[in-house]
Amino acid sequence: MADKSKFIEYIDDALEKSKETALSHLFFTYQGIPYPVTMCTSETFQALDAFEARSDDIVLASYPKCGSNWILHIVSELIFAVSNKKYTCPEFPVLECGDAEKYQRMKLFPSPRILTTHLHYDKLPQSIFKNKAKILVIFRNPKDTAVSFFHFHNDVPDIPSYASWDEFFRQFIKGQVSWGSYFDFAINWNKYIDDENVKFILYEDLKQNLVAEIKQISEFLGFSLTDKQIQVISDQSTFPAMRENSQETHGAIGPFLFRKGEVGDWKNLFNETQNQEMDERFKECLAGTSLGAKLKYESHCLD
Ligand SMILES: Nc1ncnc2c1ncn2[C@@H]1O[C@H](COP(=O)(O)OS(=O)(=O)O)[C@@H](OP(=O)(O)O)[C@H]1O
Repeated sequence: MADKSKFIEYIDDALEKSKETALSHLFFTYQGIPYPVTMCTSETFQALDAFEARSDDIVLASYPKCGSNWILHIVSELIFAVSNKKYTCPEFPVLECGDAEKYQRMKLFPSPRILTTHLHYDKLPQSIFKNKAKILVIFRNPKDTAVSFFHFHNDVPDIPSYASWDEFFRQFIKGQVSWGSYFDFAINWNKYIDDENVKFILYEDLKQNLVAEIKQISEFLGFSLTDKQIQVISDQSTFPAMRENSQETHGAIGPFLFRKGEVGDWKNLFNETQNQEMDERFKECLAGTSLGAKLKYESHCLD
């Protein structure tokens, strides 16, 4: 993770606020999307509109729990490999989280800046597109995403828990969870899958062939690395390696954030009705789309 102390400081603060926040008071809606009051404010969203992106910013866009901390680590290591300078970001890395003054402070940060975000495409500041920043979009199959999201809520002691998996599943399907609907997020981003400055990455592909995927990310970002350098980054980016360092990199939340790191964990929670409901929703929203094909739903989400 970029700047450890800032990340840990911010998370500790959010957890402290979470302790006093019941689930029924966790969300506020901004422009139709629910966000956690412990991490987002409408003042920050308003300030974000005027955020000035740079052409060499690297945007990491993902729905929650699709692997943003994984990609952030990989891209930080790629920058280190090409520049010999450790990538540091003296702010919490999620663009839309933090105080409204953070964008003023970010003007002083050296390039390249990594901007992680869970925002839907149409909620991003326009300067990202105008200035042609490169965007990596990370996706994960919806069943494992939902399961990871549920565990995060219910395993981290200070984060409001759901009464049950069934209750969380109902809210997830309705899009009544932090950052809104997975499917709306996916439908929106799918429209831009072929854009020149956009590259989609799949969690499951990273799991299957980390070296090849890191190589592709590196090429997309215009970096030139040797096979040995790519191999070193891959070795440092495996789930066991990242989980082992998670307390140091992410503080108390580390072991919850790096929970299991597997494809197919949904099989432990989904019942038959939930499987049917998710399969139906996938069909309605993504079947026949480029992203739908890329997600390999049949391989990853059907028994
Ligand atoms: N290196 C590596 N390999 C495999 N899987 C990994 C890795 N790093 C993070 N993860 C898994 O990604 C899930 C967390 O996603 P995010 O980082 O996007 O979470 S968050 O939205 O920022 O809170 C979470 O998934 P689950 O384990 O299924 O809960 C993490 O374990």
